[in-house]
Amino acid sequence: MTDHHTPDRADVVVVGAGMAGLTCANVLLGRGADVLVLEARDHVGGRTRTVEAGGESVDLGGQFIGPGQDRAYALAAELGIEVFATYNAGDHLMETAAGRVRPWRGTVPRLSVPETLDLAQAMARFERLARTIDPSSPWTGSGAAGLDGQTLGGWLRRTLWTTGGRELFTAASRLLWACEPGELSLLHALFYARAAGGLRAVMATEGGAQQDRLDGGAGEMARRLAARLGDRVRLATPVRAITRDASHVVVTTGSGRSVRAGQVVVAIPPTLAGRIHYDPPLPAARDRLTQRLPMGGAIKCVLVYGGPFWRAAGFSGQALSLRGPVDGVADSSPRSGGRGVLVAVMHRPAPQEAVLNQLTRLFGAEAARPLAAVRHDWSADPFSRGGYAALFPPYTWTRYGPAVREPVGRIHWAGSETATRWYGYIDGAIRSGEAAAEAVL
Ligand SMILES: Cc1cc2nc3c(=O)[nH]c(=O)nc-3n(C[C@H](O)[C@H](O)[C@H](O)COP(=O)(O)OP(=O)(O)OC[C@H]3O[C@@H](n4cnc5c(N)ncnc54)[C@H](O)[C@@H]3O)c2cc1C
Repeated sequence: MTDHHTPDRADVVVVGAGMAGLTCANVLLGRGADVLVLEARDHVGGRTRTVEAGGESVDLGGQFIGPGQDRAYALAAELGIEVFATYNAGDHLMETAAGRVRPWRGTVPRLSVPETLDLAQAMARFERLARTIDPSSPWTGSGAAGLDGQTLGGWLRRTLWTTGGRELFTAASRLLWACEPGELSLLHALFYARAAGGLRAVMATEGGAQQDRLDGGAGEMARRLAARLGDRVRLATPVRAITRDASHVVVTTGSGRSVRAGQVVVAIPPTLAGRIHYDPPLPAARDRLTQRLPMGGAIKCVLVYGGPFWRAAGFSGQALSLRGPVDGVADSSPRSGGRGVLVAVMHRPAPQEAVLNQLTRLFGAEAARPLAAVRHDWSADPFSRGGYAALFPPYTWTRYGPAVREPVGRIHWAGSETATRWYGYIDGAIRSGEAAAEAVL
């Protein structure tokens, strides 16, 4: 249902029908609250988005879940969505900066002995530092200021002494955060890994964050959650302004309609939350925080083929590239077999021809001829403005960290960026929605 029918009162208004907002609204509904979800787009799911291409359901946004993401698995089970393993057999491929393609297996590509040792010592140091971070308050801790005053890129330059080791860590960083490592605070990178249980947990397929997929696509979770809420979800209803006083909030939509509520949960990326007009204005710390949180630059290209031809050639479909433009590739074929689907991710725009050329370098000539191709540049999407998630540059966690979750009067913040476990993931979004509902009740 759209803005036209929006009621003018609710106990709680939830801004945004992504996984965080929908989870929050469902918990509130279950506890008897009169809840209303206002969603800017004409569909639910936010950064999870399943569309049809070449006769298959394909994910343009979040899609993988893995061990430790207990809330995502629990929600999938509750909603009757089956989980299946990401295809992980055969050789993965690594493309060097010079364009040479090498096979590898496991979590980390094979390098020369000095490069392998170098990478191992850097990863061990990273993991050690990450263990010093408290994911519920990364700004605390004696070393936090020093870690937050440098970029991940600077740390990589100082910590790795081989070109190969440094290039590989850099390529993995681009794939993990959809940005250059120089754009990120080291503290943020450490926090991110810590909130997920470690660097290996975020990098790995088997035993890591890419282990499993959701049958029918990740968008199915949002669709089923929204179905439970019925007409309590209003689509095509962007929130433009939030006014508050001691007893209530008034949430105003793009068409000028107003909803009066006891509380509001803003479940959208922080940079977009900063574009809403607040009266009275938000505290300085909250505004300075939202001024500083750009989103990653994720662009996803999904290629649908007659079948997963790479499997027969002994390849897993997974690739990491030091050359680009595609940073990483994964097999995203449907559980049912039949079609083969590759998903390619990059952090900077590149023409489709360059993407197909790269896939051809990796997997051979058949890769140049998909039956269907779709791509989504999340930065060009006005209701995400990037992905996978917000990136904390230096001096942001330690100066403004508490403002990421601290409510402002009757305004509460939710969304994957407020999660203390699995920040930036579907699971983190679900956890944040649950936490916001508890705070409101
Ligand atoms: C390309 C890509 C790949 C990813 N891969 C994975 C993965 O494999 N596994 C994983 O766990 N995570 C992945 N993620 C991250 C994951 O998808 C997100 O962390 C999660 O979906 C965020 O959910 P959310 O509810 O916090 O925010 P969002 O999904 O961003 O939801 C916010 C909602 O608010 C709406 N909105 C925005 N502004 C307004 C407004 N003013 N008024 C009303 N509504 C508004 C938006 O339209 C949106 O629906 C990926 C993300 C991307 C982009």
